[in-house]
Amino acid sequence: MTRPLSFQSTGCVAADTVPNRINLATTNFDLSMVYYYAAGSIQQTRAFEGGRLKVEVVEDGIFPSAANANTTCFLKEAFKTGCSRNVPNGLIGMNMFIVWVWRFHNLIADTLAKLNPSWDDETLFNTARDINIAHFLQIMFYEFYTIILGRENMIKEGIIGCDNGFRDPYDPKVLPGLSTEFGYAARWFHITQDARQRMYDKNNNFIDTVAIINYSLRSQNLAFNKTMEGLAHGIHIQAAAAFDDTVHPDLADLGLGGLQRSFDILTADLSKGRYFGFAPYSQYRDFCTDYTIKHEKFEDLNYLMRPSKIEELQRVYKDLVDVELMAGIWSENLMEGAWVPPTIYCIIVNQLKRSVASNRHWYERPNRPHAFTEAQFHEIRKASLAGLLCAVGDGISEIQPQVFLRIGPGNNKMGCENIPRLDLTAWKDPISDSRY
Ligand code: HEM
Repeated sequence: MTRPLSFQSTGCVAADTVPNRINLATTNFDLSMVYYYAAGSIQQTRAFEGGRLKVEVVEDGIFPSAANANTTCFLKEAFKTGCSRNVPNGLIGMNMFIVWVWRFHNLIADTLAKLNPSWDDETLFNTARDINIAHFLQIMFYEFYTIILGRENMIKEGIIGCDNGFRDPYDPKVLPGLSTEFGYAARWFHITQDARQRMYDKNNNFIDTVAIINYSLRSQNLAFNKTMEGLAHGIHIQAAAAFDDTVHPDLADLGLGGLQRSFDILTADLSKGRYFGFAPYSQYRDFCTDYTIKHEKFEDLNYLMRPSKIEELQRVYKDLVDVELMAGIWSENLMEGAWVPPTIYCIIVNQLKRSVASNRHWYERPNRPHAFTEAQFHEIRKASLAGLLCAVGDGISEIQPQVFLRIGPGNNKMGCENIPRLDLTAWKDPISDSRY
């Protein structure tokens, strides 16, 4: 079993206390996998020219530069070279997203440089970064999470606004922080992962089906043989696996294809809960119902799961108080109006509310330092994954407007010229023109 870095493992706190995790990503959702988290580290990935990030061109594709040991390890095989600096090298989906966001930064910086010739590298870099982060947050909160958690639910919880205007959710009394449960609970999505990924060329011709686990921790593979293009087309055509209680055998038997003889990710998902010392599942249920429902006996779960699931839990655990968090979540029905079980909903919502309220620089605030103007904010609201893929995706010239949903009536593919995109002229500085 892998062991996450904790205050105990680094010797800061006595080893016999409950592991308290150290999270290397920043507390806010600020693309720290691109802009990095440690003070000064971003300098190694900046080109210091035109506000750009360093890139490398491989077979006509643009990728985060691996020019030397001080940049990224993106095009270096982490396991063979031991390169572990600035590693945007994890699961395939994350690796691809990082490439797109990296490219998008440079696209924004180049456009801003044309609009504002007198802006220096520093201004271009910071403005491009601010736009890129806001664009990402708009996709994450208004496009992705609205599907997962339900748009109405998110409005009700105060996580998103109900119109396109500015809003100010900042509350200085809310402390920033990521709950260990938030990082943990997202493991539930392992059951939604189809481990066979189809690849298509840019004309939608089927190329191949690949075992997706073979691409984990191997970001360099994306750069060759048009892999990125094949996958970019595959992922917006192919559906996720069913959101049920089964998992693809590759995840349960192989885990990290080829890097270990075998690995059962789902067992790790369960046992990490023990390692972190999480409270019993029933206590999370008490918390999630605002202590209005008591969960003391197995029958108290009747409103959450099918009788057969309760029986399964009873076969393994003597008392309800013994049931572990992930085992309980796996057994729950999906919540009405959302695509997650109620306890996952509760943990994610709890985190998102905190993240939004504790962030003084939250992109929707009209009064944050260096806030967007109304015209600029209007452009940010146009952000979508479809727009991002049309801008920087590999060989993508047509796509469905809602990429997180399957192609079908109301969401058919259309030319990229019909997908709304950010118009960066809203960032044209009236005092910066080509005469200076
Ligand atoms: C083929 C696809 C995937 C593979 C091969 C994979 C593999 C893994 C592995 C090996 C771990 C570490 C397990 C451990 O040592 O305890 C892990 C953790 C995790 N995975 Fe996945 N995963 C996949 C898809 C996903 C998806 C789709 C999501 C969510 C959308 C996800 C979310 C997580 C989370 C949140 C963790 C815990 C991370 C942490 O504690 O730092 N994974 N995954």
